[in-house]
Amino acid sequence: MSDDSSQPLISDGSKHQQEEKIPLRESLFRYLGLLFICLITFGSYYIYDIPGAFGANVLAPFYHTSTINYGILYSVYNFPNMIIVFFGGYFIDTLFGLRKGALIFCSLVMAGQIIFAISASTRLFWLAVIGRLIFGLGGESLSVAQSTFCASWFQGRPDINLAFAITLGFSRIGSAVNFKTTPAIADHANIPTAIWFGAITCGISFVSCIVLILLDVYRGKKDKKEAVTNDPVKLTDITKFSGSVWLVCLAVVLFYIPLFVFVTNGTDFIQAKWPQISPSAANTLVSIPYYTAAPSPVIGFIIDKVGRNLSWMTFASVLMAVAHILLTFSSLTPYVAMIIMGVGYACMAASIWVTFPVLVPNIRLGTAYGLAFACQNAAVALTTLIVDAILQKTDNNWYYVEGIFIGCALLGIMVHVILVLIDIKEKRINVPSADMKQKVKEINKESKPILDTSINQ
Ligand SMILES: NCCCC[C@H](N)C(=O)NCC(=O)O
Repeated sequence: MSDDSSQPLISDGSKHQQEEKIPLRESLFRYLGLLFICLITFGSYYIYDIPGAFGANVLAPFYHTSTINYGILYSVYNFPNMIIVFFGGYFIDTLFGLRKGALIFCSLVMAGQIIFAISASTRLFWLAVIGRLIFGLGGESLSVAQSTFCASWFQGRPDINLAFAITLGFSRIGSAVNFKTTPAIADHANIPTAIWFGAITCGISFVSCIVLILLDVYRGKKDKKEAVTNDPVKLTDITKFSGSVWLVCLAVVLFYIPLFVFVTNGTDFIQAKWPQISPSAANTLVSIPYYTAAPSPVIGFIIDKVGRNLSWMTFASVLMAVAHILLTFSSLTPYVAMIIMGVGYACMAASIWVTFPVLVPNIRLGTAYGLAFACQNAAVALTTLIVDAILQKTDNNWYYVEGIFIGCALLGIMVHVILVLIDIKEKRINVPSADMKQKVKEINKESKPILDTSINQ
């Protein structure tokens, strides 16, 4: 990617880099692009937890099926994504290119939700499963495309952390809003209408994707300096990823298990431990981390100024461990633990995804994000199964399940400590932001010939 024109640093290789002033028009253009980068996943984040917003006790009888079958609506999303999302990233880097890839994934998300909505209108559960499966074929890969767009548009700029944090904060608003609007629409109208509303949010994302592609064509022309040839990306490239990339993937897994798996099952846990809390308040409680992701841009802005992403990631895993320890062993109101978890999520979301452009060259970004999301989906899917099995076998003894979450969070802290030790030598992801940006430039120079994203679309 040759978007050096947007690089604000004068690269003299020394510590005393100065920041160039970025023209206002240039920034406005980047933030216009960011608005559409945010919007392309709004629909997919909104619809992901539509089954969760109803709950098994409402949706299973609606489809005349059992509450165990209800879980299939999630597993058909996560299980295939152990593999598919990795290939999604790989195809972005090779076959489709970023723009075509984003459009294909966005279409799959919308088609999946339309089929899910038709299934609600006809009350056919097998059709709902097919709809969720098709959504899964595009949903995660679309997030890979979004991260790659964000990295392409903001690479080398001093506000890249902010951009990533805005993207995630915005998407998570979609998740949180769903928990409120879906039951409300179902109450005022009916269940199919609430699911069709999800299809409308996907339509908005689809139109936004088309606008983003047009803007990206313009950006490609604007940023391009010279046509450069690219060495083809091979699947075996992942073997060339450094140890730090694999450790960051492990950190993703260990952080997102106690987040995603807890949020999916947390309502039952809250009600088991605090029976006085109503089902709707328990629903609100578990979605607190998604609400607190909204201010993550503020944290992203601060990280842009101070850098040291790894320290923020470590802090986030500590908060995750503290939150689960409080939920398990204290009788303190669960609001405290859920807010701590939310602050941890906001810090992690604003810091971890930005480390990839420093660790892998642009030509392999899609593959790297695909790898991280594939590991995350595999871990979430497997842990969900394990959690369900433990709860069934132990007659809902949440201590065992919480043991898994606390264990993951503590292991996550250890992984971060190892990363910190490695980074003392490598000085890549725990350094001031100006130094990180310098490293991004270096890694892309080293990996020549460099792919210009504007060519491979
Ligand atoms: N199903 C919701 C989309 C998840 C996308 C991706 N796997 C992810 O985890 N992104 C980061 C995040 O914090 O949502």
